[in-house]
Amino acid sequence: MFSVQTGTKLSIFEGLQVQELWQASKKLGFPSALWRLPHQNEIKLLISIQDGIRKCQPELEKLSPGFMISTFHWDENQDVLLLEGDIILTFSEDHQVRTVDNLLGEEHTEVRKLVYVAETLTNEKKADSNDHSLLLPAINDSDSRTRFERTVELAVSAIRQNEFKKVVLSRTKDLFYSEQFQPAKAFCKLVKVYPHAFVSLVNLPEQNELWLGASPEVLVQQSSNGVFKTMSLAGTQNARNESGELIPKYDIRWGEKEIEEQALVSRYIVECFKKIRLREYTETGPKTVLAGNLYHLRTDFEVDTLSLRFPELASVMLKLLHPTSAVCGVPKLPSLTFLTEIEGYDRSFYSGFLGPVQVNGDTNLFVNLRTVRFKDGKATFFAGAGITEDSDPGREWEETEMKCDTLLKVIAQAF
Ligand SMILES: C=C(O[C@@H]1C=C(C(=O)O)C=C[C@H]1O)C(=O)O
Repeated sequence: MFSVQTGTKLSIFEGLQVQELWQASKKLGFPSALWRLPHQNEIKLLISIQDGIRKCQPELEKLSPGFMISTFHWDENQDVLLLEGDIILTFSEDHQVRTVDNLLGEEHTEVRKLVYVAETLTNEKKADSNDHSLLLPAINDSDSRTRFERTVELAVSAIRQNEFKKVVLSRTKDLFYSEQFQPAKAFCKLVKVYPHAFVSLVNLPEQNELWLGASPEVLVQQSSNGVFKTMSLAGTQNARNESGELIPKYDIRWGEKEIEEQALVSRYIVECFKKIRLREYTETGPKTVLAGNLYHLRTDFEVDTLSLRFPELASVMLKLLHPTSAVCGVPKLPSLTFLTEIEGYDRSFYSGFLGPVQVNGDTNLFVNLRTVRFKDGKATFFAGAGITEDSDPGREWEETEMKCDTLLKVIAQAF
């Protein structure tokens, strides 16, 4: 690993900034991922130069450093996508390169090309002061509210007939965006506005897609000191009053519907621990937590895998947990069948999982929520809401609108 210091030029990456390196990597067609973990200042950029994206089993503790991403529909024997960490750069808050982990060496042709293109972009930037953070008008979706509310009504009646207890129904919202739109700039804005979120931007050249998100939800975390973490997150309320001011946490009250909805997710996690006869976990919460423009209820779970001698716990739990009842439903199978039939679109990577694996010995996988896909000039926002017996279709629609706003309000100037 190179540590980039000012004064002596130790690395060809020195002086380059996050946005230009991201753009260069995108231009050259390298799969790449940019992320910032919750409550941290560092931004990381991982670039896969050699073999592109690998398909593999998520045996997290056995993998070399990479960035994992999986679709929502995934069963435990299927492969997930792994962007190999040929180059992993760390940037400070002011977007300067701090360290470089480069498995290929600085003489590698593709590495040289990357740096050359990034330098060219840096020089071009000086002449270009336009703000490219805009998104353009919405694609007409006047029917989508009616359609979504109808699916909620169907879910409520299925719940009343005891087909299942809870299902999470989702929808999309499409906007056109202009070619000048710069996703890496939008990423940097999200990083500033949402310090509590996992902010990420992933380039999947084979799919010709970019995914940008600010997720509040950990699926599994395994740190190099052996601590495993997961959480149950559900129940949603607007965090701002009508004048746009933040409502203090202690003024937030939760109704029976939200309390029950979140308790179902906690019970589901405890059931997963029970399946592997794990009793030595700590459970903290539920607490009210802020996630962007929203408040949620959250319970945290922790296990010391070192004292249990259970290094593969994160891999085992990933298979048991996904998809959790925060994005699918209870019981899992009937709710999954229902949402697959009724939603009427493919969730793709939305409500799947993503994050760095074995980077500096830590694995941090998040649920892919509060996310937008950029593809062929169209930005597709995804959002869902937990439906229970007491759901009101209009309120569930409003909830999905607020969830789309988490990203929209920050990255769009006009829509
Ligand atoms: C499904 C989403 O969020 C999930 C559902 C929630 C709910 O139903 O209240 C809250 C947080 C998330 O676990 C989403 O953001 O799209």
